[in-house]
Amino acid sequence: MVLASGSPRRRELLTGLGVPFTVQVSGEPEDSREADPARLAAELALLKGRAVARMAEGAVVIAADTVVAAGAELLGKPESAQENEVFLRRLSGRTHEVYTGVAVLSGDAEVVEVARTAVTFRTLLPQEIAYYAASGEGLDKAGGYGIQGLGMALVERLEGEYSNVVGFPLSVVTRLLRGAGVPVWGTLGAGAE
Ligand SMILES: Cc1cn([C@H]2C[C@H](O)[C@@H](COP(=O)(O)OP(=O)(O)OP(=O)(O)O)O2)c(=O)[nH]c1=O
Repeated sequence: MVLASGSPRRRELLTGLGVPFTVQVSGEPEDSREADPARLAAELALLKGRAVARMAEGAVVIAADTVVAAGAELLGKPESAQENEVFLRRLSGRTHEVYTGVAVLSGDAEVVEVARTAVTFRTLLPQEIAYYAASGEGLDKAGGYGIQGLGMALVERLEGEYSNVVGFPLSVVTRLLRGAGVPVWGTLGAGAE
């Protein structure tokens, strides 16, 4: 079993499922012209998975990609504290969507699914925006915040799965891995689906 992701959050969550795995990252940049956020998350997860599956013959490979959409705008990883502030002003007092595509590849079989969570931020004071951006926590994260860290103080409401916002929707991960014959929590979960 191979995790095709350099994300420490994904590593931690997969470890919690009791699945032995190694990490392999292709290093190839993924590229897509897809504008629809759900389809983009699915496509990028599949591209990451395929790149690693080529190097890890025979293994089950899991990959994921998280896309944050504020209306028609896609918010990637901010490149500076200033850009992080722009993102936070865009998210303040509004609801945005987080999509994570999960791809599982096993031999010739490829399955991909997307989870969606709607996240509502409370209205942030300019000082709060400056403080959070200066913390640096949001810099390596899509949307410019980490709900698992200090970023949880920005959030007022969630609709959907929490682990999806962190980048690894565990309900989808569990179902797809079991479908590929990987025992999650020591079981294939017969009769549970
Ligand atoms: C919104 C949000 C995103 N994120 C993270 C999840 C993902 O790691 C990251 C989105 O970037 P991704 O491109 O999905 O993943 P990655 O670059 O971290 O890792 P890899 O491509 O090797 O799989 O943002 C959080 O950790 N918390 C949050 O609240």
